[in-house]
Amino acid sequence: MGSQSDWATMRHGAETLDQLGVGYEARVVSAHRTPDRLVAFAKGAEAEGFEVIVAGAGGAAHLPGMTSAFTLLPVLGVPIESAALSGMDSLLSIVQMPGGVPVGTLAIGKAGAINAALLAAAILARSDAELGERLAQWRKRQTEAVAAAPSDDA
Ligand SMILES: Nc1c(C(=O)O)ncn1[C@@H]1O[C@H](COP(=O)(O)O)[C@@H](O)[C@H]1O
Repeated sequence: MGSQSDWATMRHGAETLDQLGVGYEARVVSAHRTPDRLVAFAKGAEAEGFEVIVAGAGGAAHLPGMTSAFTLLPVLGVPIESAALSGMDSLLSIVQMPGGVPVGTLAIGKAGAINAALLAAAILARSDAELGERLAQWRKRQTEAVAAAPSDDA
């Protein structure tokens, strides 16, 4: 993620990965404030053993696109909900990549962080049948948790 301040959003993705038993590292890397760290991370991520990168950033969110520019790993972008423009700035910065350098862009904010984790798990599950089963069970639990009728107390 681009800043410590993004962790309040991105931690929801981390918690989802925890629930699925998917290993990850959470790091702060900024294309703007720590450009050398970004280049070193993105260029070295595949050799380090990473298989998917989830990049969350807000405002002028160049992190996901610049990360993708330096790696062939799948990069999933999470637009952080910015205070000034409610995340529309983040979304448009991330989603409108030029053809040839892909970023899979998720929804703004918490839902995007959770879905990035689920999508990363789905990608990894293509070559990990046990993870696929855990993902199926996660979805089943979610379905079972949805009540058939609304409650006044919920
Ligand atoms: N968009 C980026 C990048 C980047 O794209 O590299 N680096 C930091 N940021 C964003 O700046 C916002 C404000 O950061 P601060 O709260 O630290 O001022 C964060 O949402 C971060 O993702």
